[in-house]
Amino acid sequence: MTSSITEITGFGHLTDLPCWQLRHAGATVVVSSYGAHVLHYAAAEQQPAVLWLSPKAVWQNQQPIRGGVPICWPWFGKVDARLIADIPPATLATLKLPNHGLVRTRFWQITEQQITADAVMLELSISVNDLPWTSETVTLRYQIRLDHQLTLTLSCDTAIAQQAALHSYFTVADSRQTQVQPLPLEFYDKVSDSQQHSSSDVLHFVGEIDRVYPSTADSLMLVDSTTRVQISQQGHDASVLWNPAAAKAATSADIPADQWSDFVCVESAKLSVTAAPLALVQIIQPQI
Ligand SMILES: O=P(O)(O)OC[C@H]1O[C@H](O)[C@H](O)[C@@H](O)[C@@H]1O
Repeated sequence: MTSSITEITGFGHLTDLPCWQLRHAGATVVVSSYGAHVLHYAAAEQQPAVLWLSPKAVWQNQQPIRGGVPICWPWFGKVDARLIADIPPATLATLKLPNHGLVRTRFWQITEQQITADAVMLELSISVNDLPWTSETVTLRYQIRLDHQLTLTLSCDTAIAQQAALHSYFTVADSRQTQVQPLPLEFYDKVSDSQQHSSSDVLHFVGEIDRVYPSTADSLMLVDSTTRVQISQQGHDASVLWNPAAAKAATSADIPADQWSDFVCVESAKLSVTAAPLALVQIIQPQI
């Protein structure tokens, strides 16, 4: 079984993107040093891509890449008011605080690589010295381990207020026929901006779905007509489930009008803001 870690230039239509390719026992992962963004995962030779990458994804001009596994840190979505409560409004007005934080549009460094008989592992790191609520320089590490599954571990040893999410886009035959389970019955619905209750622990992606489920199980199953993927998680306190459906997708330049149903996002998130180190894990295991 050949295992390798190789520096490559470009992946798919992103021909000038600096990337690393990991191979192990027929499985392949491609990660960009821009955003430490996992772009591709196939679990074996001839197997389809587990992760969806938009054919309209771009990365120039500090654009976040649409698809794969974006890293959201140190906030999720719009910056959480609790994180910036102590910052004077005049200072805030001068800051650029993009959706999903700072690191999905910055370059990361390779800090470790390992090839063993059982797995390959690449670690990327980034140091950030412009967090609005601390003067500390904070280092974030991301380990990508490929064996019979893909294990993504995002960690920060500094005890600061921080949110994070591994915002994975999964390829499906049709999001409208896709379900994820088991999920808590209570959730926050971002579409209607309200708490909601469901009578079922199964989510069907019918219509626009943008939901934050607190305290989700350590293992979720994504099922559609062609795919079964086990998504395990650790260090999370929530999962975010997202598909924009047609109308919302039409407002995104990087989601083709006829491809919004080709993916669903199952995001492992840590959304509390008490000062603490971070260790957030998502394990992706397609059931071949
Ligand atoms: O367009 P982006 O900044 O990548 O965000 C894409 C989506 O991410 C998450 O799933 C959020 O819950 C959604 O509200 C958001 O629309």
